[in-house]
Amino acid sequence: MISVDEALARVLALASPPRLETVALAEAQGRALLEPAVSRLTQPPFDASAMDGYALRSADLGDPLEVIGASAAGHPWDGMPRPGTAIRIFTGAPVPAGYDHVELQENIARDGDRITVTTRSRGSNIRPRGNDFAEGDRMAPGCRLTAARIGLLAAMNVAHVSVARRPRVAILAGGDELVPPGTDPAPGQIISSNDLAIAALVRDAGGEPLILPLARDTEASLRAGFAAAEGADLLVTIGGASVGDHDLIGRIAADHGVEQAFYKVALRPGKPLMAGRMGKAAMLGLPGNPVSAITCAILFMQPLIRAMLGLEAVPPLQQARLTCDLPAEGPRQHYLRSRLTPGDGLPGIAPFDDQDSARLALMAEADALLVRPPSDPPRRAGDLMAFIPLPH
Ligand SMILES: Nc1nc2c(c(=O)[nH]1)N[C@H]1C(S)=C(S)[C@@H](COP(=O)(O)OP(=O)(O)OC[C@H]3O[C@@H](n4cnc5c(N)ncnc54)[C@H](O)[C@@H]3O)O[C@H]1N2
Ligand code: MOO
Repeated sequence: MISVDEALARVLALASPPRLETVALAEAQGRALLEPAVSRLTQPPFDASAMDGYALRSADLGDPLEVIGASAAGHPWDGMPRPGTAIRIFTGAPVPAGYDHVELQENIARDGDRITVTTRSRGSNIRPRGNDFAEGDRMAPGCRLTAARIGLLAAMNVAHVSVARRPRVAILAGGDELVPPGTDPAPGQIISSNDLAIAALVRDAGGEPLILPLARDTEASLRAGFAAAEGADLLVTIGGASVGDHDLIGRIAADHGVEQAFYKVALRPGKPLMAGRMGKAAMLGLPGNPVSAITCAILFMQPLIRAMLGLEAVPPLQQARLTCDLPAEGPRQHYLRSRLTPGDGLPGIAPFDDQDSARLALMAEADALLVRPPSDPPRRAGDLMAFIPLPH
């Protein structure tokens, strides 16, 4: 058995380098920008009013002024400026040359075409041309395309960006007991849940899942599943990874030329985890117990997908304070399904009493996976502990 860190390093070494594609901004969310994006515009493109009010000359502020025109967003005023005058103006409209101050309409007394400033605001209420960004400004590659960055690129008139193609992830769940959701299970059968949960985790990490038909516990069925994964960047199998008579994944993988990077990790839940290279693709064999499958997918599959996308593979662990005592740990690194509570500064964390790796209902309720290293000594309430937040 190898350590979790060693297993993670070997999994990440299976990542194919990001494959560049050019996509419309609407397709880019959550992906890494892989080539610099260069602004084609200056923003704002003109000195713009920040308020609804009147543009005037600050030298004229004490005097009654004559309103000689209007400038609205999309409808600039193109008259000749003169001392002693003001221009009705609206937020986002170009401030006509010759005027250097916008006064809020709340601070104006108006009588016909005459206005007087009753209160003077402190600033000019003008956003100078280019105060947000300028033509030629670059967004550096490597950053994740968040909502604000997508908005910024759109404002820069960059309609397409270079990102990594979403890794195609084939998901192969197997077992004679499994039938799809929405069907009536016969005696001895259960509903297959892992494939859908893992597909959701693939999508969360930025990959494109393809759920293959459920495999039976026969070599022929599993071989057909492996063949159907042709063309995927990653094949994720679920179940059949352990030592039972029907656990065939290791053998089928070897027959398909999988060069095994490892099998078995000092990890709880998820000891029977395997990974390897299968031609140009990577292969990850997750254990069948639903909590083990989800935990291993969070620990290994999602980092692998993020690495293929050029994103930060492993988000940093977070810290919380234990709210209960815990006994010493065994030799495997343990990820305990836990509840977070608001704390003074750091949150509080308490693992559930039951850590059965088949109890999906508890996994669904958990806020976090508390991380306990191998042979962690007994812990006391108040101790600082690391955790992985679970999506809500
Ligand atoms: N003698 C030993 N037995 C087991 C060991 C061991 O070391 N020695 N390891 C245990 C551990 S730990 C795990 S985890 C499981 C994993 O085994 P497999 O990967 O071979 O998984 P299966 O046997 O196929 O299934 C386990 C369990 O999960 C259910 N399952 C499987 N696939 C799905 C699915 N798609 N949706 C819902 N549920 C699924 C399956 O019905 C089983 O109940 O092995 C232990 N045994
Ligand atoms: O390690 Mo297994 O993954 O507990 O259920």
